[in-house]
Amino acid sequence: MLNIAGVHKVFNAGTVNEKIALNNVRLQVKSGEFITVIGSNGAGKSTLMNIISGGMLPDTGSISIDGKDVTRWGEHQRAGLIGRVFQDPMAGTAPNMTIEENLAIALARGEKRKLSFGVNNQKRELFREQLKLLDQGLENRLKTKVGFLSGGQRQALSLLMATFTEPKILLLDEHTAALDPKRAQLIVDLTEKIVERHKLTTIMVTHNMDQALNMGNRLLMLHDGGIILDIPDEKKRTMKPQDLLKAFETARGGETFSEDRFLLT
Ligand SMILES: Nc1ncnc2c1ncn2[C@@H]1O[C@H](COP(=O)(O)OP(=O)(O)OP(=O)(O)O)[C@@H](O)[C@H]1O
Repeated sequence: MLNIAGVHKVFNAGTVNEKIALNNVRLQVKSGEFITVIGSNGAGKSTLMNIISGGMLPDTGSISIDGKDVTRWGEHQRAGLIGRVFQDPMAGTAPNMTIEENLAIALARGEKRKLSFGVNNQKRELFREQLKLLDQGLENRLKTKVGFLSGGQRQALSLLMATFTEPKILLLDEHTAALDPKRAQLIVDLTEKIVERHKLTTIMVTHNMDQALNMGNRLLMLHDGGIILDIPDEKKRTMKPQDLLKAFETARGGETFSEDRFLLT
């Protein structure tokens, strides 16, 4: 359903700061797959997410979704196809607007004629019903400004907003990294519930090896702009973080994965 074919992205081409962020990346994602993505700093994870979302265009290569070539579509054109949650809980929601106003915007996303930002009782009922799934009591706080919510509550709301219209692809960009362990776990549980409920095709970047191994049904490791490991569900289930580090070393011909953020998780 998602096909990334030979995608190449270079920053500062032709200068001393030239950096190949994605090097001829090929990836086919089947409908309903839930892929976790790990990789060292600067491996190209965010660039890959940006290229899928349309926030960045590749230099060469193509992206297609359900057989439709979207390579040159901008982010707003892909908005109806893609939902995204960022690391920063502030990024996915509008703090000065109420919960119901935020949800109304999410509901209208991807519509060609965005005339339906208003909130009526019918929508309120839908919002309450959806918010109940988050188990945060937000269904009773529709008129609360989002800026007053905790980071975890905002991330839960972002997740709901990103999946409200059942996007073709859900992108999760280290969406639990800024939360304390308890709130992070809440978002992990919620993510699994929402993805399972809508059978969403999902790509989740994480720095947490346990999350990468325990969530989803396929694991990719990026390094130096390329996919160096593509681990299927059956194998992933048997692996521990140490096995993943070993697999990295083998793929890199003995190079060790020496990143503190990983070793601490
Ligand atoms: N706008 C940009 N201009 C120049 N270089 C960039 C730009 N964006 C990314 N890069 C470089 O491209 C490479 C890949 O960056 P990217 O942000 O995709 O890595 P990442 O895997 O997400 O890393 P991290 O885990 O540290 O967020 C890095 O070397 C980065 O410095």
